[in-house]
Amino acid sequence: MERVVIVTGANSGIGLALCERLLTEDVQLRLCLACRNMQRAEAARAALLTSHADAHVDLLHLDVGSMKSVLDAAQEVKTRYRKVDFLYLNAGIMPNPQVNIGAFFKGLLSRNAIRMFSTAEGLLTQQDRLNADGLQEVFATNLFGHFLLIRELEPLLCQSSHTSRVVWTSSSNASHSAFSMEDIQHRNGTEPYSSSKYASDMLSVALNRQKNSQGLFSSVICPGLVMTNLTYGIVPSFFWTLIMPIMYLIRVFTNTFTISPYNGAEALFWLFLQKPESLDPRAKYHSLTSALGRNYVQPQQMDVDNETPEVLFAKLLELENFVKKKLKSEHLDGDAHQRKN
Ligand SMILES: NC(=O)C1=CN([C@@H]2O[C@H](COP(=O)(O)OP(=O)(O)OC[C@H]3O[C@@H](n4cnc5c(N)ncnc54)[C@H](OP(=O)(O)O)[C@@H]3O)[C@@H](O)[C@H]2O)C=CC1
Ligand SMILES: CC(C)CCC[C@@H](C)[C@H]1CC[C@H]2C3=C(CC[C@]12C)[C@@]1(C)CCC(=O)C[C@@H]1CC3
Repeated sequence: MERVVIVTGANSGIGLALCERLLTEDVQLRLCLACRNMQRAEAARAALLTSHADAHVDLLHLDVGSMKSVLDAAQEVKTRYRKVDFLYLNAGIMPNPQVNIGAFFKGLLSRNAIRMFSTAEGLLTQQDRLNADGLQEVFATNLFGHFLLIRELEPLLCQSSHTSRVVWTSSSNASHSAFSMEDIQHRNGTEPYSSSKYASDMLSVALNRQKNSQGLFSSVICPGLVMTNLTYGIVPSFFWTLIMPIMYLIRVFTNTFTISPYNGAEALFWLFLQKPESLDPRAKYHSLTSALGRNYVQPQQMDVDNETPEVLFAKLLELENFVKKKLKSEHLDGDAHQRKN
């Protein structure tokens, strides 16, 4: 039977590069591009079909930052497919990023310069906002919408007869210190991106603990520093072009500057080829590119303890209940309002 692969945020950057690589590997796949903007999704589909004319590429409307959209999209998936083999949780945002120039120059002269280039630790802050569901937008998009999607698709992902995989596009910028269990949405800080990515690392560990026995396996990757719309939001593309020789020079010292979306998708693609039982549930798989341009994947243990992932999982379940109740009552209010008029 053909394998069903869903990729969120598939219309650009690392997600689109992954789709291209997956179809090159297996043109028989049923590949589903889950995107919030259908025009961009159509364009991505057309681009994929140019190089893989016989491919089966479906489109799914999914705004992973809107809980109603996630529930509707999951319903649609359940009517279209009988199983999901791979669910790539790749959509992500970093709104209003600010680079701390002072910290950058200080870091440049320190012993931690290489680490700073690979993790951006202490360099980046963002300004987040509330979305229409009353959730912090970065948390909702990068983590909670994906959590809800997994929960809704459990009947297709947790089947004892075969294994399914979820793969999180996390980041080396995920940071324990940016995350607080008392403020999982990061309402009060200035590093919502680091916090959401650290939460996804923990959630993956919790999912493995709870769902491996039901045939669901979760993995985490970091694509390295890649030139995409996300990074063009941090520093304009013309500036990246100007400093590209410096970027290639830095690559000699840190192989985390993967730069192209194709290279960045290496770990996502590599995981597609692995047997889930052979993977380490506590590892983050890094896409790396050597100074000579060779792509490879290296696992690194995540900074996650044994208990905290379960606490986060329980908190997310609580929030799921709350959000679903709220959506239901809004729906009933809407119906009552319509009957009145
Ligand atoms: N670039 C980098 O250096 C790194 C990126 N990452 C992660 O890689 C992932 C992919 O990002 P990247 O390719 O770089 O950047 P892009 O901005 O090119 O891709 C992000 C994708 O996510 C989609 N997306 C954003 N918000 C939503 C939403 N609410 N619902 C559905 N789709 C959404 C975007 O759609 P649209 O076109 O409509 O905006 C786009 O397709 C992200 O999770 C990011 O955090 C991690 C480490 C480094
Ligand atoms: C001379 C140049 C290379 C100067 C660039 C400085 C910074 C803008 C970048 C240094 C490390 C980068 C980095 C990211 C963004 C751009 C930097 C801060 C990310 C945070 C992008 C998104 C991620 O998920 C991880 C990246 C880590 C490294």
